[in-house]
Amino acid sequence: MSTHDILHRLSDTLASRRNADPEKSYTAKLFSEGPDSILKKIGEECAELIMAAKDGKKLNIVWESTDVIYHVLVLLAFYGLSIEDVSQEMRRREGISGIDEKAARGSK
Ligand SMILES: N=c1c2ncn([C@@H]3O[C@H](COP(=O)(O)OP(=O)(O)OP(=O)(O)O)[C@@H](O)[C@H]3O)c2ncn1[C@@H]1O[C@H](COP(=O)(O)O)[C@@H](O)[C@H]1O
Repeated sequence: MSTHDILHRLSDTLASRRNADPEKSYTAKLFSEGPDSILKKIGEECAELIMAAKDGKKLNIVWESTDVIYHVLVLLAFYGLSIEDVSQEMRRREGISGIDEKAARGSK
């Protein structure tokens, strides 16, 4: 399965958890708790990713990155968005250097 496929499948699964039982689905539990709870988890997972990166342990960096990405996908789903919306924005930015984009911003 390609990266594209797994991200889309996961996005679809998360969207399908909208009306699921919070006792049976961790995603549904986060949805039921609301955005503050999802944001708190994103903050925690980002902090864990930073610590893993500081330790330089590749496997831990992969684990923590996966946690961050999963929780960001949950946040997107909470707002009726998905990886497709992020993918569209990535496509829009493709080929535009961050250095050039920042310089263009400064001249406005
Ligand atoms: N990719 C994930 C995924 N990554 C991380 N997690 C959960 O995110 C939580 C991370 O929290 P922590 O590591 O901080 O663990 P914790 O301290 O027990 O968590 P809290 O009690 O503090 O919330 C754990 O419960 C993990 O199991 C995930 N839960 C679900 N998925 C995917 O989402 C799908 C739907 O999951 P459900 O909604 O649970 O059916 C699954 O099939 C998976 O594909």
